[in-house]
Amino acid sequence: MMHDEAPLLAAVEGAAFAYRGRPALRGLDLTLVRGTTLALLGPNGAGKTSLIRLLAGRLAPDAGRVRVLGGDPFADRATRKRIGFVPQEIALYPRLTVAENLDVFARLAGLRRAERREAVAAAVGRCALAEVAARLVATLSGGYQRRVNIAASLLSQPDLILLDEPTQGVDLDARAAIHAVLAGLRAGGAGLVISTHDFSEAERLADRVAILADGRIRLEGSLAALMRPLDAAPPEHEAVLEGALDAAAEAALRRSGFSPLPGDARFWRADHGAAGGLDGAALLAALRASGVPVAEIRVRRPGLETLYRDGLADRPDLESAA
Ligand SMILES: Nc1ncnc2c1ncn2[C@@H]1O[C@H](COP(=O)(O)OP(=O)(O)OP(=O)(O)O)[C@@H](O)[C@H]1O
Repeated sequence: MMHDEAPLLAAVEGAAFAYRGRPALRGLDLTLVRGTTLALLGPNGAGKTSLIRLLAGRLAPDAGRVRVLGGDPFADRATRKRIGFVPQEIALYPRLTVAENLDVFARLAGLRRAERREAVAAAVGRCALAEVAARLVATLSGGYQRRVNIAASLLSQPDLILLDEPTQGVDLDARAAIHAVLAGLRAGGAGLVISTHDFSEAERLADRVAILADGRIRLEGSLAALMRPLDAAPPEHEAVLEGALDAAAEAALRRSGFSPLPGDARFWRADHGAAGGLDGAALLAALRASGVPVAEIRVRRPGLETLYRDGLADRPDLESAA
């Protein structure tokens, strides 16, 4: 392989994968340039974890190919060493301290004693774990455990770090702390792939975004380019319903420019601009007067979530997966 297409960090070409005949990835193309962060979004079962496992070399594609820094992560140990993989579930030894855990992972990464000490100290520093380094993992909050899980992936100083839902189930403070760690890793020059269900997380961290559904990439691009058309768009109105709609109420909602969001019957969103000229309180009053059981009108800046909803809305067959 040509290493000297230098900035290319990872390439996925026509990758397909099925679990015992059930397709999870249906022919995916993706490239990642060094030093950039890619967010993977998509409903449950879209294939995010499977794609991350392919990039990590934990799975081999049934068709197509995966390259990281020119090597095959499934076949080459040396390539795998350049990849940090942070699984969705916490994979640590609860009865060992943070430092002991990291030492175990450094051993597994093949580091010698002197290198291990340095690598553990560096990982502790990058994940801001110094104050808990001597604590048993079992005694730490979920947010700290997630940071240790990340630190465990850093011991061989990977160029590519793959994180499967790194903030799942943590509170807002812990999420912010994890975001700071990830921003630091990016600033240090690593490429990051982060799967998430959290749109604001993707907007905050990512340079590029790929939206997956049903084993395919539905939308991919730089965050700036994807968001640009939304800059000029007026705020959106989202109606939150508190009861069932009869035909007359549904007609009134649609007349006001609202259409249903996929996946949850309580949420309706006004098409871009359609309700932008009205203020939320007036809209709420008007809808209620027409018999719509609306609890709340939210005014939102359109963002990635809008693109995501729009991207899936034209494929009702995908909504059941949302
Ligand atoms: N180990 C497995 N054995 C069999 N089928 C699997 C396995 N892992 C995933 N699948 C199936 O493959 C498809 C893709 O799953 P995957 O976990 O990659 O999606 P995901 O986007 O990561 O979902 P989530 O957001 O729920 O984590 C789904 O249909 C899932 O049920």
